[in-house]
Amino acid sequence: MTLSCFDLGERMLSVDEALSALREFVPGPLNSEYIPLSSLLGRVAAEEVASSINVPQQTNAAMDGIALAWPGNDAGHLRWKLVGRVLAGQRYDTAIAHGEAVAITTGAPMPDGTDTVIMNEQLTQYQDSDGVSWVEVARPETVKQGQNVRQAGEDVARGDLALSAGTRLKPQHLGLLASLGIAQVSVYRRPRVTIFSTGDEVNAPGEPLPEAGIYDTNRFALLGLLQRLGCEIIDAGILPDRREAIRAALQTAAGQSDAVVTSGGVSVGEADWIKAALDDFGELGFWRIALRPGRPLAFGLLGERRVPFFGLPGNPVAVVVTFLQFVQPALRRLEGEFKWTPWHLTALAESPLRSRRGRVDYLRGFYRCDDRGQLWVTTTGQQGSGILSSVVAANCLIEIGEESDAVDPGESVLVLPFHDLL
Ligand SMILES: Nc1nc2c(c(=O)[nH]1)N[C@H]1C(S)=C(S)[C@@H](COP(=O)(O)OP(=O)(O)OC[C@H]3O[C@@H](n4cnc5c(N)ncnc54)[C@H](O)[C@@H]3O)O[C@H]1N2
Ligand code: MOO
Repeated sequence: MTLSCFDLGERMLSVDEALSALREFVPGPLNSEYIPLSSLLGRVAAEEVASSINVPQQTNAAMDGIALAWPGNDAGHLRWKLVGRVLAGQRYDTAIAHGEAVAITTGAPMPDGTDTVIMNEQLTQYQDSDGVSWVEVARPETVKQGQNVRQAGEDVARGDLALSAGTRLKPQHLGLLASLGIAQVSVYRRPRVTIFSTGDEVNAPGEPLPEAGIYDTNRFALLGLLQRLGCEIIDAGILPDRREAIRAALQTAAGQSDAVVTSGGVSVGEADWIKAALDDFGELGFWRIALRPGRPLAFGLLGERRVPFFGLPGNPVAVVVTFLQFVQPALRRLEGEFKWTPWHLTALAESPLRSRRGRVDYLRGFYRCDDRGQLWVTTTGQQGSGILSSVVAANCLIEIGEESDAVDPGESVLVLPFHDLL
């Protein structure tokens, strides 16, 4: 079923209703493309990758020392005849007999007939009068058969799944893919997101500030959040509070983007044009959610391509909170990261927390671990939705559910760590 404005109208939604409406409006993902390994960081895999080789390819030495079959010699007579050496990158072709050993370096394949490596620090080497080299083990009682050997395929075996579709690639994934010899992977296309700020009072940083002006905070916070999510960004700047200008900007943005994110102009003030412009060139999905901050969030679909549009409220903290809670999951779906869920912890409140029944409150918090391993959380100063320094001082949001109006010190609360975006 496709939802439309007529289903949700202007009824205030709960946080859960808004999230489930967004799952229908923005199911994702975008199409996919092959990208070389060196440019894959942060991209989301569109295919699963199975290994066509064993990693490591050969059973090999984990230490510099000697390779031999343990014990391989008569008890009490712990010396071995040194018959050759093998370095990493080489292969020792002759099988090693009982009582013989081969000098070996870390990473060199184990010669046939050997199963154990004893490191150089535990060996003494000497030549007898016939010029034959021997090695003796300093503390034979510490040696275990099979020690210091890495088995073929012990990291990734041939046929093993090395990467599943929907995984956002971190440095360790790039290393693992390289170890399999894979040079490119199919990943979902990066969403192209247009952003702009609205408001006659809003001025670009670097310009002089008029007496009743403010600097454009939101566009730069959004830039950072979108960059962290790996989006391509079209920065459309600051628009005046004029319905026609905003309508034209939405129309242009819808033609060249996969999503549009704006801030300001969504409440009920005289100059709040976003919803009106949306009526002209799109369809309102929903408006207003029972949460704080961020209540007037507007969501819609633009033009015939039904491009997702997020009209975030103007207050800077509301921008950050609504981005994290609503824009982020939708964009992650467009990027193909369909297994993503927000990271939740529980912590005990260090101070009383105030909220209101019937809406979800997101307070800016700082959580810490005490010396017994218990998490505690406290708020970071004033909680007004214009106090961006409360976000700077925070390392998490504290979520107080709609069923609760206060949390006493020592009570358990839900904490959403700022993890990878903030
Ligand atoms: N009568 C009502 N008034 C307000 C309501 C309401 O329900 N009824 N809701 C309040 C809430 S909650 C919020 S949040 C704001 C959101 O309003 P808008 O989205 O229309 O935002 P503006 O009015 O344009 O601006 C609000 C505030 O944020 C400042 N702002 C705007 N853009 C930026 C920017 N790019 N960088 C920094 N700061 C920005 C703006 O100057 C205002 O101070 O409405 C409440 N009012
Ligand atoms: O919900 Mo508004 O975001 O607080 O000021």
